[in-house]
Amino acid sequence: MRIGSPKEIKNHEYRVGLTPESAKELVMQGHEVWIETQAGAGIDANDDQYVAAGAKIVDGPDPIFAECEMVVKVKEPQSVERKKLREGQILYTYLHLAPDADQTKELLDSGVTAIAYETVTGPRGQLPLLKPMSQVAGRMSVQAGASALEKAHGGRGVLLGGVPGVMPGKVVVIGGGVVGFNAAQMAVGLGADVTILDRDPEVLEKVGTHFEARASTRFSNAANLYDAVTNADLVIGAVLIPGAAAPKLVTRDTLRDMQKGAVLVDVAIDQGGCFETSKPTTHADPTYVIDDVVHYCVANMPGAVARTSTYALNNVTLPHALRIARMGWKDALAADPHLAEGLNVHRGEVTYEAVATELGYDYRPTAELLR
Ligand SMILES: NC(=O)C1=CN([C@@H]2O[C@H](COP(=O)(O)OP(=O)(O)OC[C@H]3O[C@@H](n4cnc5c(N)ncnc54)[C@H](O)[C@@H]3O)[C@@H](O)[C@H]2O)C=CC1
Ligand SMILES: CC(=O)C(=O)O
Ligand SMILES: [Mg+2]
Repeated sequence: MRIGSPKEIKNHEYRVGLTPESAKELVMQGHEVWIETQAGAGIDANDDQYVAAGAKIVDGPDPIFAECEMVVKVKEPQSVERKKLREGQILYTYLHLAPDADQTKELLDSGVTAIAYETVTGPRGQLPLLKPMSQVAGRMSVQAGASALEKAHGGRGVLLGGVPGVMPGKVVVIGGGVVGFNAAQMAVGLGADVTILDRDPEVLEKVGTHFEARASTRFSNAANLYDAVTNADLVIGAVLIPGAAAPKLVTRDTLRDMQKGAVLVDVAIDQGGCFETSKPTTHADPTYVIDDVVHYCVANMPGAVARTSTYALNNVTLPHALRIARMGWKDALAADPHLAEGLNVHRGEVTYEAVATELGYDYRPTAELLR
């Protein structure tokens, strides 16, 4: 199969779909790999490294979109990229379609077969292709929040760890999954006063057992959320209902009752965000203020630490890429029901139920396509 990776074009996105090492694995299995010139610049992988791996360097994204059977990316295709996608082509990348009606429509119009990293499952129901980026974003969320809490950045002027004789900052993490767990680890490490809310008793048990007295757990209901959020210095939004738009757990009314200069880091923004007042921001301009509350809502947080993130991502995406390249998408999905969960759009039909429900499309089960 001919597989290509263009240079990512989302704001301050420095990751790349295929590392030189991944390109080499594909080439060693007899595939052709095309890489846009400078695609690896953000991770310090130059064109010569890709050539040494057996890949071909092409000028600009057009040859890749025009001639590759599978396009391997990181972020959802941007508008100019979507216009280049073709019927019969495989797109393998993060998509986050539920909160993105425009992208969904254009993917449907293109006829592409789109496999979303974030809905591929693992044997115990987890999301292994989302996990490494959630680890990164969870850890970053505390750094981002700590910085936003500084007065010069609009925050309350609170040092999360406090100092001897002065109380630490209060960090509230909504959602104790991968993002939430990693955020809590960082916040606990800094010495903050940490509370994690989730509605899944097993998650609360796991998190509680791990952190013991170093963090508190609370069941996520409206009353507990209100109490925790309105007393917090930093709130981290880390909920997920796979493939679906994030539930709006912190309303505009609650926001008004928060402390002046408190900070919200809405990591769940890629699924639309879990605060009513969240809207996506970029690394170039990451924060805005509503009701004296600083909002940080960057939808591609891991792009800022592109080297760590690209290698972590390739570790989990490459095995499926190799299988799709070897078997073709249909046989690869038929052989692996977890990979089949990744199919979101195929030849003009929505094949992921939560996306169809959210955006009002007919749902075409993937199993019907694989018969
Ligand atoms: N902004 C960015 O750059 C990035 C964003 N993300 C996003 O972060 C979000 C979280 O991802 P993961 O931690 O991997 O998901 P996860 O599935 O590991 O954890 C989500 C948790 O939310 C909990 N939850 C669901 N509804 C809840 C509610 N009403 N109240 C409290 N908890 C609730 C679930 O029980 C689960 O424990 C996703 O939207 C993901 O796409 C991930 C990486 C980067
Ligand atoms: C998961 C995601 O949205 C990201 O890594 O950018
Ligand atoms: Mg206020």
